[in-house]
Amino acid sequence: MPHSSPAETQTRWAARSPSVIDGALGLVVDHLAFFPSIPAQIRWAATTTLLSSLLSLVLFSAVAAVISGRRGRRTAVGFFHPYTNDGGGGERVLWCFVRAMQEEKPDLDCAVFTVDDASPQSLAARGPLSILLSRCTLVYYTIFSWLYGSVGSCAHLAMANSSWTRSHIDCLWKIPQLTKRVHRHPPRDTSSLQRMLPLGKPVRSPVIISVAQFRPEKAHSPRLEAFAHAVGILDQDMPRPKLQFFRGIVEETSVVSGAANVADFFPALRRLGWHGPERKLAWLQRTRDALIGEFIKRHRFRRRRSGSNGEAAVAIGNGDKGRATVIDVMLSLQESDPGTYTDVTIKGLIAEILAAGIDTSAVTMERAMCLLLIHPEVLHAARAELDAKIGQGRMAEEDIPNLPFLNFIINETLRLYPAVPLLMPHESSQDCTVGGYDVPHGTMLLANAWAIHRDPNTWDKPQEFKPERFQCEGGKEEAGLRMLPFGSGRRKCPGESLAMRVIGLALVTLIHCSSGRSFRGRR
Ligand code: HEM
Repeated sequence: MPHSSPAETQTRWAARSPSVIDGALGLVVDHLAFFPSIPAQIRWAATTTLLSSLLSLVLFSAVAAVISGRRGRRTAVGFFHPYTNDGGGGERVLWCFVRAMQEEKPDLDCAVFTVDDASPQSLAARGPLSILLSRCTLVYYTIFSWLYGSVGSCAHLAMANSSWTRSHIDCLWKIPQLTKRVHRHPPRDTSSLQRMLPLGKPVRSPVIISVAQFRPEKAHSPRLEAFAHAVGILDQDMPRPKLQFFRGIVEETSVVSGAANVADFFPALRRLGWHGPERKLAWLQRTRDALIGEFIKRHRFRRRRSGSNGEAAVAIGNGDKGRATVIDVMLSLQESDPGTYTDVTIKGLIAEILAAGIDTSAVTMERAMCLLLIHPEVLHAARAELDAKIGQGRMAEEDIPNLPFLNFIINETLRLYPAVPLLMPHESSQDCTVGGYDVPHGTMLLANAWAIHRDPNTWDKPQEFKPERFQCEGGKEEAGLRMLPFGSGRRKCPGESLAMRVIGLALVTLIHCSSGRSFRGRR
């Protein structure tokens, strides 16, 4: 066999195949060509064998690495749960489940995919303490679902706003023929539902437990529409069913926010999962926000439908021309200044008015009326003032400031029964000394308005109801810090003048209507 020179071999290889592998083979063969004693075919075979062995080795190592990597890899399970902060049943089931899986299969990685601001630490802290507790929770849920199903199965009508809700109602309540689906988004069609309402038939004592699913923050509009329709078709002489909803939230909020939180005294309890009233408060706040959001949506929808804008739109209340609601006013301000009056701001303002203004004003009216009824001479004097300054059959808001005695009555009521007896908790911003007591920075401070208003050192006969004392003392302003039913300083109640007007208006109406009968000595 003739020996070929390196140059010849190179040319032959290059002519045969221009690929990279061929090029590499050609290079090796070129080097082997320096051993002219070895025949070219043997050199070629040896080279091919060597390179293919090397290639197989590389491939084998790669496959082995992938297989061993897969073997060593931990299995992961993902949970898709959009909101983990809701604190509702769904979230609790999720935590129980995650915890139970971690206990049973420690090698399993659990990943929770959520869109809220939860961190891995906060998520981990929310799980139940142990597998035992998880099981207890599951038992609790089993019993709860059974009870929930038994109560639900008695419903005359159930309505669901999603297929998910419908299927869970079907599964637990087992009344598919009585379960109706309504659309979640406007325009909602509740007509089929309204035709179905069994309350149209004479029922002796209609009781509406709920016409929505048991989480009240959801789907208020259809619920309220259905309720309004139900009430509308009842006979006049039937007892009126009540849907106590917002009022319930306000009341519950004031009870829960006033309750002591054990975790404030034993912070370690937080680490053990104890959050006391915080979760309840968060839930109440979300419920309230959802309801106010719904009010805003409805007002906006009405305004758009009536085609009003700007100033004119203010005059559109609940269909009442000339009577704008606070939300109407705010929505019209939003049109002119959207940056300031965002939906969140409007919601916050409405929530403040409702939460801070309802109970305080209502309780003061109630007490003022009670005091008037057990002090007929004061009621008589109040009526004489009204007759002299306003007369019967007329009452305008502007008249309130011109009724000094009426304002004395309200002030004296607030003195004896301040609606917020300990004001709101404040915190000292620096070390200070008050009345000889050292108050360190960061101390929670409660001002006892009740005790201040009844201090015998500063008030004459403090336990007695004497509205005229404010006349002698030059009104509430002159009483200074002896009289602080609305607090003092820059965190003073901003609703004071509104409250005085609203309470005044209500009292004037009640005094006008009262028969003048004395309730003295009766409880
Ligand atoms: C008789 C009726 C009312 C009474 C006795 C009352 C009393 C109070 C008191 C004692 C405070 C705490 C002040 C402080 O921290 O020193 C307060 C705060 C507040 N009140 Fe009133 N209030 C009444 C009506 C209203 C009304 C009708 C509104 C709203 C329309 C309202 C809105 C507020 C708000 C928003 C705060 C919080 C102020 C802040 O923290 O800066 N209040 N109120």
